[in-house]
Amino acid sequence: MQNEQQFVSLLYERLDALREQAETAVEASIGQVNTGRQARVERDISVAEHSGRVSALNAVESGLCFGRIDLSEGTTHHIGRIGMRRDDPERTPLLIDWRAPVARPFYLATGHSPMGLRRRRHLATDGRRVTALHDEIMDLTDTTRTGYEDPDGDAVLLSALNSARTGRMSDIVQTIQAEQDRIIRAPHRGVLVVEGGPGTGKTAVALHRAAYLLYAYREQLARRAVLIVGPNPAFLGYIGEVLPSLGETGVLLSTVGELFPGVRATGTDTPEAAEVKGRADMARILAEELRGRQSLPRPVLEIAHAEYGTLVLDRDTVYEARQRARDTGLPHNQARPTFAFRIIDALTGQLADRIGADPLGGANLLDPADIAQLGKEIAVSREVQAAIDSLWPTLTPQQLVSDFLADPGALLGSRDAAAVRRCGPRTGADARIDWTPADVPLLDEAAELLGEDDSAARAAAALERQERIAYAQGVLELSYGSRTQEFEDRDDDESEVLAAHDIIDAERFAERHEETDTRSAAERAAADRTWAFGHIVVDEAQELSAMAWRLLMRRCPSRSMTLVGDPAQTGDAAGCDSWQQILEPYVQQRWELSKLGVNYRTPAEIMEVAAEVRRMADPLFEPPRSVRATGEGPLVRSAKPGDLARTAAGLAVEHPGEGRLAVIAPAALLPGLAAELPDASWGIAPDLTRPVVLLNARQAKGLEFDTVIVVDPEAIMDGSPRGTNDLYVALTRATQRLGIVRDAEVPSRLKTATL
Ligand SMILES: Nc1ncnc2c1ncn2[C@@H]1O[C@H](COP(=O)(O)OP(=O)(O)OP(=O)(O)O)[C@@H](O)[C@H]1O
Repeated sequence: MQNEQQFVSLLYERLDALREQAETAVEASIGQVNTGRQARVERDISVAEHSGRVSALNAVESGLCFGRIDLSEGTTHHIGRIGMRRDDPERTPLLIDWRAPVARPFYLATGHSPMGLRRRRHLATDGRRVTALHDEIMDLTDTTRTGYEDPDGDAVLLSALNSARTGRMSDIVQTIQAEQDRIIRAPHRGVLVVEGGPGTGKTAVALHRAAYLLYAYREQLARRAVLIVGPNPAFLGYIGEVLPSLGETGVLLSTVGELFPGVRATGTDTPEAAEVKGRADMARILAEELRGRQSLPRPVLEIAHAEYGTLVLDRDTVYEARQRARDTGLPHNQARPTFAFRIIDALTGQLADRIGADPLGGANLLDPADIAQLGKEIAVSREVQAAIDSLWPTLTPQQLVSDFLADPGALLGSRDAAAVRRCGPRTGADARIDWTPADVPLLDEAAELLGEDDSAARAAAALERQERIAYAQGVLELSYGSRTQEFEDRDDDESEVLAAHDIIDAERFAERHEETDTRSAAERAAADRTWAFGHIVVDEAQELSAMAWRLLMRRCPSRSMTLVGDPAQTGDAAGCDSWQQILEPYVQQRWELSKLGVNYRTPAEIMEVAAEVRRMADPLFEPPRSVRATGEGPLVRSAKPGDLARTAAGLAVEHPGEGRLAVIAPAALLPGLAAELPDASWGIAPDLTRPVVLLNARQAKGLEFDTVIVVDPEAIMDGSPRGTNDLYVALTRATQRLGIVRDAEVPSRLKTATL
């Protein structure tokens, strides 16, 4: 133990030294007094990089080193959250990053297949102090003993599983199991689906996989960023500390509802509305809505031109212009200039015919220059622009979607239209719209259909770039001029002095002087709807609608994705039942499935009750095998309907236990429960770190607590079309104890949980 303590102390000394270096570098960068724009940008980048390093080093402070492997050939490696080297000329490795190939036997070796190991050691630490060692002998012929042998090899895992919860997920880097390790380190190309029952570590595995990929493919992924998608902000808060504790901070955590920059989806939909909005067919319907906005006059459109009197646009002319614009295949807003050009052309012709007509019946009296001048006047005329706008309006995604939701009757059946119809303001500059998460994929779809008419912006950018190149050309010419003077007495070809003009052309020189964006890739990605992520991890993937998948697939053209979920827990009516159905449109059959089969969270006794619920929907259902049993079955109380909240609150107070407690109840009971348990946290984004939290079953998805009290299971089951799944989720959230408060007046459908 003493030796390990010495070594661990040495590791922390090194960590302190590295941190000090990084802090000094931050200060040095901040202290640089620069006047040039480029120099300032470089300084900001340097500050951001070094500060990132300081936070990464701070984040790995706890449990820096947690393992050691002794190889049969005599070498020993310590395994930790990050890799560190000694400060010697050879830069000798001191601590091996858990993600390095050398560390792999720590997770995979067994007595059966020792992978060259003699011994595996787990180190338990408290702060910087080593508190316990657990050794496993891998080479059964080795008779040396350390006195720290752990006979069953599971002590570290079980102590992690039994520890009190904090309301924040912790990493599992010390105890990753072999089946999980294979998924974490699977190659990053293509779509990998990880399926497993509750508590099988899907979320933990997905997060560790993100950390692994960032380590193994750092170059590619740091530039393109990794996106982790979770079901709601509270869940993202719950998992938010895992990656930093693994030294990874440059990852974007988001719900689908947050992926349309500029829109905050604060509204809520009814389950019916969310289901309709999530259907794949909505893509076609929005395209249809948009085509409806590219209208034809009935039968003619008269334009009252201030100077030239009435101009007339007939249906055929507009039809032809519309066809031309549609034939470009460009998104609506980008095709608009084509449409406008045709209309202006037609009106110019009409006007030229009128004012240039020879009263004697001869050829038109206007020459081409006159006609061009007329065309310009027509193009800038407010009346003409208004007419073009009425026929082919420039639209924002927000306008298109809110107009559709205000009046969906033409494109949806009456029941679906009633579900999604939004009363209240239509679009307009000051219309405040309460967007919902299910609207966001619609907005994204609309943005694709509309495109941005960026022709003006592009022209300005091209002009600016041209100017920069011209400037750079000037600089290079100056440099060339000075060269001839400096080296005129020498044979230039043999000169070894390189001047700017030898190594760079004007265009590249100009690029180097473009303003560099100092934001991290994750920050830039968050602000950019068209960002292509290097890898996307989707948790609770079974909940996403077909429209949400369209959005996510657009964000990941490389299709490098890890999707984790459990179809048996699908709660959302818009959610999908089958991975093939989700993935077929994007990758056909080219995706891989990995399954996790051991439940690390829920004790066997609780899992038995939960499995019974699942079997109501699927009689052949087999739950994941629980790794632990507590000897304690669920505690069941019956109460009159009016007393459910009070009874549940009584049970909660009776069973404060250690760690965290959640009461999971139908939404209608939550206010009553909150009145009984005033210290509990509840609402849209409850604070999960509080000792008692009140949730509905949907909110509980993905979370876990030491003690869970499920109130009125029958009502949860009957509360939605996928209510059985919701109850299954609720029952599988406990790591230690489960209480059930049931309605005494309703016959129980749960045999194992009947008094
Ligand atoms: N190898 C492991 N070592 C220690 N703890 C683990 C391990 N694997 C999983 N766990 C723990 O088990 C619990 C459940 O893990 P996780 O939340 O990732 O499961 P899940 O499959 O996502 O569950 P659900 O589908 O119910 O949301 C977590 O507390 C997690 O830390």
